[in-house]
Amino acid sequence: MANPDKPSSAIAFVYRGTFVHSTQQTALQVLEDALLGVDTEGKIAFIGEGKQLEKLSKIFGFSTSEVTQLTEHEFVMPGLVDTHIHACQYSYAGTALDLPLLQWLNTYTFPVESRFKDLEFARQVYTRVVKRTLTNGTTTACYFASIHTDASLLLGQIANDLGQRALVGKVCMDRNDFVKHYRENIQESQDETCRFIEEFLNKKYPLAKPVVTPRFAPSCSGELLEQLGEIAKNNNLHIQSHISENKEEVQLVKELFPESESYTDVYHKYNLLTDKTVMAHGCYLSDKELAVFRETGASLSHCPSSNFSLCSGVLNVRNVLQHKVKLGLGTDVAGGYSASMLDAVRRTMDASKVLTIQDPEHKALTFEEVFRLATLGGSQALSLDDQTGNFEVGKDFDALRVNVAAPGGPIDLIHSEGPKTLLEKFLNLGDDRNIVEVFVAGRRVVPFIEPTAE
Ligand SMILES: O=c1[nH]c(=O)c2nc[nH]c2[nH]1
Ligand SMILES: [Zn+2]
Repeated sequence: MANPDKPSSAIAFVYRGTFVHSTQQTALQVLEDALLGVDTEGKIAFIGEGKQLEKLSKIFGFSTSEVTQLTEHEFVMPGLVDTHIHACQYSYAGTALDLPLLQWLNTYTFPVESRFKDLEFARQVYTRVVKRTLTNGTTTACYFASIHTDASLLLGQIANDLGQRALVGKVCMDRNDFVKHYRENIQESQDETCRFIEEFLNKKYPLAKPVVTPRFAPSCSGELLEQLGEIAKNNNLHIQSHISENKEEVQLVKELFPESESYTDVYHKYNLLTDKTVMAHGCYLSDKELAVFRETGASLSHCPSSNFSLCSGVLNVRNVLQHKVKLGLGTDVAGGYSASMLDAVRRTMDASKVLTIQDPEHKALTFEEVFRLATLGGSQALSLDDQTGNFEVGKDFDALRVNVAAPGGPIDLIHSEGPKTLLEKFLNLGDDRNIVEVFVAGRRVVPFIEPTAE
């Protein structure tokens, strides 16, 4: 796996030990006693076998004494990709889980999101959510902010400053009959989206990008959806929204958009389904709608914690994958109560097992498959898999150094375990205490770069 070509950048650091990651062909590939070198651009320069140390050190010009050796219970894995998280809802995460979606939005979500007009409040919450997700191993996050442009720009700046790879959306919504002070008119929504994109792109952040973000069809007029489709196309941008999360919502979309054949058709008609689109949920999509996702290259973000908490539904991930639709996992804070992608992994396993309980013919997802969805699958869902998602030479080094036996951590290792079992234990039992270091594009971002850890 070593790149035999002459390296173009110097080596910044090299790790030796166990690496686990996914490829298109294999849900879990374990590389024992491997060597992985990262160059000064933050890219993976080589992956080779430990026994090739001398040779690799000559080719890539690093000193063998500078190699960091992982310990027996440690491994390095790709960073976790959260394909759907509402940064402003982090302020009430862990509460307000007693209503179904539409009532939940009107009662809890919109009143809280309206507070993000206050930049100081936004700064506090956004700093905390970026730090919390980073310490829990989220190297890439696809964020919804609120309707407020300046606060949404601030989220991009905070993610950039703390070193997280981020897609950030200023929420667009010109329909809201319940919390009238939390909506825009169509002109504002368009103008502010354009300002958001322009100011965001002018910052030239290396790892943060703006996303066109219609909240969901019920809170947008057809005219606004059409404008947003145009804006995304003209600027070649990512798009994110919600689809088919709950039955009442699906019925509402039928009533609001009677001319459309399906919920998917609403977005498709307004050019909002592209290979840079990620739609959260999709619990009630028909096979015909999944075929449209496949054709357009749009992806789904599976958010099982939120689907359980708001009693929305259970997505059949196996069926989505059989339709060859790209799929990643999302925490969907605060419909999902946990900002940790490890929770999304566990709830994904649970949701799959619920389907098997209901139908023994259903083949439950394996932990290896769910591991792939949380890493490579997420990067594919966000169309970032040319840069991140696994340990291919040339990709950015986005990675977690995991110590399954971290002192004071949540895991008791009774037996001597192989790497596959160590990964399984970490996914099922681990938490941030096991995540010793986090790297994004080769830069160590956890422990935090600046001394302001709260
Ligand atoms: O889980 C969800 N969270 C939200 O904030 C939201 N808005 C529309 N649809 C939504 N679903
Ligand atoms: Zn959501």
